[in-house]
This record gives sequence, structure tokens and C-alpha cells, in this order.
Amino acid sequence: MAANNASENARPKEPIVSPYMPKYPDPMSNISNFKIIESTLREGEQFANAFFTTEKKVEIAKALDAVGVDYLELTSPAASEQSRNDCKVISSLGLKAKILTHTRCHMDDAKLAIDTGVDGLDVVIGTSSYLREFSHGKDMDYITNKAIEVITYIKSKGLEVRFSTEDSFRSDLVDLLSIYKAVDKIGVTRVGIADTVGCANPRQVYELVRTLRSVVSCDIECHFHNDTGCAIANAYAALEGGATHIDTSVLGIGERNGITPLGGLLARMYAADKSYVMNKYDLTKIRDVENIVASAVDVTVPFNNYITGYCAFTHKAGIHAKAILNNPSTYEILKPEDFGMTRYVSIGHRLTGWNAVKNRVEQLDLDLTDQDAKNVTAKIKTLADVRPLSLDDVDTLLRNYHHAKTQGSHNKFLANIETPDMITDMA
Ligand SMILES: CC(=O)SCCNC(=O)CCNC(=O)[C@H](O)C(C)(C)COP(=O)(O)OP(=O)(O)OC[C@H]1O[C@@H](n2cnc3c(N)ncnc32)[C@H](O)[C@@H]1OP(=O)(O)O
Ligand SMILES: O=C(O)CCC(=O)C(=O)O
Ligand SMILES: [Zn+2]
Repeated sequence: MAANNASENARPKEPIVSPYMPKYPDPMSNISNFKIIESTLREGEQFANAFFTTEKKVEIAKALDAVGVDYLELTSPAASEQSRNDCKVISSLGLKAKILTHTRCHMDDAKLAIDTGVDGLDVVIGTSSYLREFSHGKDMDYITNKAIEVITYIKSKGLEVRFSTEDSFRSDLVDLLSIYKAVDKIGVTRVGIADTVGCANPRQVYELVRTLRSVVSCDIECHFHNDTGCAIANAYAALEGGATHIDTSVLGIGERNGITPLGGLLARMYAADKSYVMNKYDLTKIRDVENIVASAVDVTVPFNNYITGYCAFTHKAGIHAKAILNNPSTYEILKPEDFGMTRYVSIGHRLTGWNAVKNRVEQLDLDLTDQDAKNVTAKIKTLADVRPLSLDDVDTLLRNYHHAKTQGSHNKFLANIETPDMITDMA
């Protein structure tokens, strides 16, 4: 469909402060000061289709580093010999991002992980009654003592350590706060909240994070599954509540339907604090890493993906097209050029309007009046009731109309075109 770039001159100057920032700054909120723990190489490896060779992991790690994510989280070295070796290989790449691996709350796993050369360990154990009964079978006293033992050991080796409760939102609040308080007291680097089954909503997330914020002094990481469609909104609510780190994966891949997608989170945070996001992350590199991961796991980037979906910057309806051409901010919250993307205004369909067609006339440098643009628009609508027209169809129609006008036969020319195929034949 029609490629179209609105004139930069038509765009009013950006306000210095984003109008989408909260009116009254909240000192507890971290929407302007957050870090990303990118877990494509851990949670993402739990996606049904994922099988990453060492070379592919290195390629993905480098592409994520180019985006500027703060941490890369890798599969536990306890999982397999290759997983252990991959931790060593990626830790020695010299990336800007810190390298973490994800382990059970277990001394053997911790020892194995420390020996790989990673910068830190993300330790996790289930605290909900479901997981205490049906996964590991341990009670809260055992979990607390084990957490203290494992964290103390990791710290003694000089590594970062995060302690997370799996299935936090189905865990008892008193249990949660007690264990977080205990690990904070012994100097854990971060505590983590995990919505393992994707059951939480933004309000619940905000409340839990806010409560936790008043109980611990360490950083707070959050991990959200997307089973019920809240993974990005929950991440945002967590940051508003005072979380400091958000887990993501490329295209959101992970167990079941996955977690907060990297691109979607960056889109959300751009809308909240553009200068923080643009100064910290290279948004033009999102597409590269998505393409690498999509091909590695044998999926296509969804048509409606945040930022990079094929229609993410395509404008179609006539009312939208007119306004977009005057000022892109009318119908765009994300500027495509900030993400290395291009805007499109689609014109060969029955929802088009004469302003969009006139814009194409100008791009083709044809000497036609507004009335001419209206005449051709009416014809496009009639023909597009049969089938959508390609941009080539529209251009052919406009060029031949222009030529006919120089002969004084433009009205007859339009009247003679009865089907879309007649344009194709004419071309
Ligand atoms: C919600 C999440 O995504 S958490 C991260 C999930 N990641 C993974 O599972 C990594 C890939 N996993 C693996 O390779 C394997 O499951 C391993 C190597 C971790 C363990 O393999 P196995 O020893 O064969 O055990 P299996 O997977 O059948 O069961 C898990 C074991 O870990 C124990 N366990 C489960 N969660 C935890 C935990 N967070 N901390 C400590 N132990 C745990 C279970 O009790 C069970 O122990 P058991 O052998 O005494 O029954
Ligand atoms: O370690 C964590 O915080 C999260 C683990 C996980 O993947 C989950 O609970 O869904
Ligand atoms: Zn998860």
C-alpha cells in the first residue's frame, strides 16, 4: 500500500516534558529509572519451539547487548552440560550487560553456577501452597533457612544474588513479607516477585509492590506471565509501585504464552518517559533481535506486534490519514523513526479520503486540483468495493487521469474504468 512520509515541517515542536508523565511526581515510582533483566536465554528457552545452539545464544546475547538491556539471564547450568558451558561462553564475551543465571534455591545449583563466571544468580523457590505441596514439598521454615544459606554462600563469593518467590500472587502475604524481610536483612541484592501463572492484574501488582517497598530496602525485580494479557500493564504497575527491575523476553517467548515482551515494554516506557528510554536503550535495534529470535524459534513476528508488526505504523482510514499527514502526533504515540521504522498511509481501499489521495498526487508531482483528487478518490472507492487496489494501481489511475486531463478527456477516462482489472490492463 502507499508509502507516505508526513512533512517534518508540519510537526509542532515536542513539549520538553512528556504530557504522558504523571502530573505529580511520585518519589516511589521507577517509571523513569528502571532496569531490564532480559530473559530470552532463560525464560525464552522454555518456549515450546526454542532450541538455541551456543552460537545462536551468542548471537542473541550480542543483539540484546546492542539494544542496551541491563542484564541477560541464562538458563541454569544444572539443566545440562551445554547450558553450563553456555553460561561460561556468554560470561566471557565482555558484554556491557551483566550476566545472570537462574537457579533453584539449592546449594548444589548455586555452586555450579558460581563456577561458570556469571556476575550474579537469580535464585527462586515456590512459596504458594500449590508449589509447596506439589513441586518441592518444603514448608516456609525450610524455605527461609535454605534461602538464607544459599544467599549467604553466593554473597560470600562476591556475586550479586536475587531471591524470588515463585507464584508470588498465590502465596500468603504474611509468608511473602516475612521471607523477603529475612533475606533483605542478610543483604540480598534484589528480591523478586513472580506472577508465574499470569493471574495478577495491575492493581494487585501495584499494591503488592508498594507493600513490599515499605518492607525491604533492596531492589525489587518483577516477572509477569501473559496468560491473561496483563504482562506489560503489570510491569508498568510494578514500576509505578516502586519495582526497580523488569524481566522481559524477545517477542515475549517463554513457558506457555510467555512473559512481558521486550519491545512491548519499551513501547510502554517510551510513552511514559521518552527521554529516559531513548537515552538508555537503542530502540532501532529491537527489530534486529526480534528477527533473529523469531527465525531461531521458527515463528513470524506477529502482524500486530508492538513497534515492529507490519501494520504498527500503517494508517488507513481517511479521517486518520488526513490528520496524520498534517501532524503525525494526531494518531501516533510512538514515532516510527525513533525505532528505525517507517510510517505508511494506505490509500487504495474503500475507506480512503481525498486528502490522502491528494498527498499522493503531490508525491507524484502531478498538476491536479483538489476537485481532481476528489474525482479520482470517488473512483478508487467504487473500484475498491470490488477489491483493494495496490499502490501501483492508484498511481496508474492518477497518472492516466492526469494525462487524460491534458487532453480534456478525464471525465470520460474515469467513466470508462469499470473494474480494478481495467487499471492493471491499462498499466
Ligand atoms: C517458573 C519457572 O520457570 S522456574 C525455572 C524453571 N527452569 C527449569 O526447570 C530449568 C530446567 N530444568 C531442568 O533441567 C531440570 O528440571 C533440573 C535440572 C532443574 C532438575 O531436574 P531433576 O533433578 O531431574 O528434577 P525434576 O525436574 O524432575 O524435578 C524438580 C526437582 O527440583 C525441586 N525443586 C523444584 N523447584 C525448586 C526450587 N525452586 N528450589 C529447590 N528445589 C526445587 C523439586 O522438588 C524436584 O526435586 P526432586 O528431584 O527431589 O523431586
Ligand atoms: O525467578 C523468577 O523470579 C521467575 C521464575 C519464573 O519464570 C516464573 O515464576 O514464572
Ligand atoms: Zn516465568
